[in-house]
Amino acid sequence: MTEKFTFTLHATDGMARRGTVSMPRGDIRTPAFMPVGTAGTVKAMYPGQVRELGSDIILGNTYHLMLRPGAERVAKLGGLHVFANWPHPILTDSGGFQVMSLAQLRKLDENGVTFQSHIDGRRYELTPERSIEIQGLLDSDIQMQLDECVALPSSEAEIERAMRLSLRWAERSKAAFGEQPGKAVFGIVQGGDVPRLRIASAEALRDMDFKGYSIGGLAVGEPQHVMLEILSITTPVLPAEKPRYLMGVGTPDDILESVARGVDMFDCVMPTRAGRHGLAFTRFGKVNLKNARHAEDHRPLDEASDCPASRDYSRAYLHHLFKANETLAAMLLTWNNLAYYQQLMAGIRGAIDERRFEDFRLATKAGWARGDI
Ligand SMILES: CCCSCc1cc(N)cc2c(=O)[nH]c(N)nc12
Repeated sequence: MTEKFTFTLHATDGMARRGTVSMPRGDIRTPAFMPVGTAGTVKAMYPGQVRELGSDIILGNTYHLMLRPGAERVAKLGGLHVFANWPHPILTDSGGFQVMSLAQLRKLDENGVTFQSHIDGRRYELTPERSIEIQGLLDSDIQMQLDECVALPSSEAEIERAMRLSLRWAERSKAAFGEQPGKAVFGIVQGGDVPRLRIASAEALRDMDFKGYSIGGLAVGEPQHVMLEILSITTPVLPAEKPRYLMGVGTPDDILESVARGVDMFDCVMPTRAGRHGLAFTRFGKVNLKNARHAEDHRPLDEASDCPASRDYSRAYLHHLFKANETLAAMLLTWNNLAYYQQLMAGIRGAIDERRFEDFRLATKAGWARGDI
């Protein structure tokens, strides 16, 4: 058990990296997928199930938790790990991204963002200092600086304004975080789809000596090739000895291609949200169980899977559950999808360990291309 936050790089295969992030609440095997537990729960899953599937860390959301039940209340109840019964590492976002996408009547200026809650209309202010304070009240292990993420496409001037504001907020976030040996605050690279701005942001954050680096401002509507081009420009500028977290990404293919460009950590609502809407991720691609073709299909979703969604039920039954809008539908497919994502990550880690990542990448994509039988 370590009292400090450290990152150890065990192996590389091309730009793909195999590492371990160690902190007092446990280790994170990288490349890692982090299930999103927005309001303190990975929807439709028990924490123990999430853990058994191979998740070393989950995400929580400052924006949602500050509005309900409130950061001070979570602190009074022992912090997010006790409150949500997840004794392992938790990463929290800083809230600014969610304010811009969810809150009403929001105003952003040099000091931070003010907004009205989408729940009850109350007014709040989120500054770099208050965001770090809230993440501390949640007892978050890996905290994010407050940043401003602009949607793409945007003008170069707008992207540069937001990137430079985010750099000033990075300084303030890091100062507010101070020295907390077993925890970390990450700087967030911004700069949209403009190479010179991405490089400037990454260089400036590198010089601020964060314990880890997030790559933000992507997975905001741009084509995959743009995201991958930006990654290829950005990761080489970041320190090799620090973890790199690509925010909000992504599909299994996004993850494979981003690992190949030097990314270590991922989060995305895709497996959990898609599962609740009937979309299954499998080794042979995506399967939409709401499709009528499954109505009388007695076969399992994937005969090679030991997940209850395949082990215990037919496609016809899963189809029925979704048509009937039954709660069990969301539970089973969320389980399947998280199981698939964590099996993919374990496969990626093993392939890098054995220096066969490129073969693994091509074979995995070929399996998806074969499609559903
Ligand atoms: C719980 C959700 C974590 S990731 C949210 C997210 C997702 C995406 N796509 C981009 C950003 C970003 O640029 N900044 C921040 N703070 N967050 C982002």
